[in-house]
Amino acid sequence: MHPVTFFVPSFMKAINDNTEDSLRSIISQPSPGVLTFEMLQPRFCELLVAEVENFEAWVNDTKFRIMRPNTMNKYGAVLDDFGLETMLDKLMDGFIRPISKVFFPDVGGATLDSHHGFVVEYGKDWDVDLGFHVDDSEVTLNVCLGKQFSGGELFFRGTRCDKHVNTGSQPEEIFDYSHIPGRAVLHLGRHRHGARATTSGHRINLLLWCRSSVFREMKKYQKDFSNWCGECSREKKERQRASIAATKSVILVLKLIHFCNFWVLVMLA
Ligand SMILES: O=C(O)CCC(=O)C(=O)O
Ligand SMILES: [Fe+2]
Repeated sequence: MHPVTFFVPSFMKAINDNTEDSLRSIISQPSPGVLTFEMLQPRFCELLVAEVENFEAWVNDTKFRIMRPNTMNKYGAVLDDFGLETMLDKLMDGFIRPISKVFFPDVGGATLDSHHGFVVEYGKDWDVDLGFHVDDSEVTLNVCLGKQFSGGELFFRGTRCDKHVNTGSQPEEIFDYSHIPGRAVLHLGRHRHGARATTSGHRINLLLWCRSSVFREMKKYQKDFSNWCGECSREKKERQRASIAATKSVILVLKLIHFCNFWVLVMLA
């Protein structure tokens, strides 16, 4: 792990300063819960792509069968499997957890302690697109490594808990992001998303699914409401609105009864 050769100076400085303000100064949030920032040096992206290509060539030559990154992608490789596990651990510990601690505290952002790291590849000879899904992660880092491509936008549709994963999205949850080489996207694993077709060229992205065993354990004992789920929050607001409306009606009826009683007494007097 050589931070200075891996990361762009603005990212290095924000992490070294390690204050909420320094992190906020380099991160944009074009849609709630979707963070983006300049991260990797072009030279590092090239080296990582070359390493993946070497590995794939070796796999082809030796007729080895390798694990694909996940159940959805047929192309790409698991980086942990060819010597990059320690480097990715350091990436998560030293560079992703400081950010997720500030921006994603409700899903164990401060306690990320394991990862699944892989690259995905899209284009005419690779995967074309990626269906709508949630990741098996608390926080996902997705960085475009290149090469040249068009299309391949990420589409987001709001964060949901297990119970609400198939519910509709609100207009404000709909967001499309166009990948830029070297630029990172950080989002919750439960933020529903997919990738549109890469219509030309070759797109390679680095994915780090970061997990928190503490959060996973705590989730087992959690009641039915998740404050990070868009639909839970909407239902909670709706319940509060209905309860306020019901209280108001009761008060109105009581006032009316009081008013009638008053006039009955006046007329009897
Ligand atoms: O292709 C992309 O940029 C998205 C990949 C992704 O969502 C995943 O591998 O979980
Ligand atoms: Fe994903």
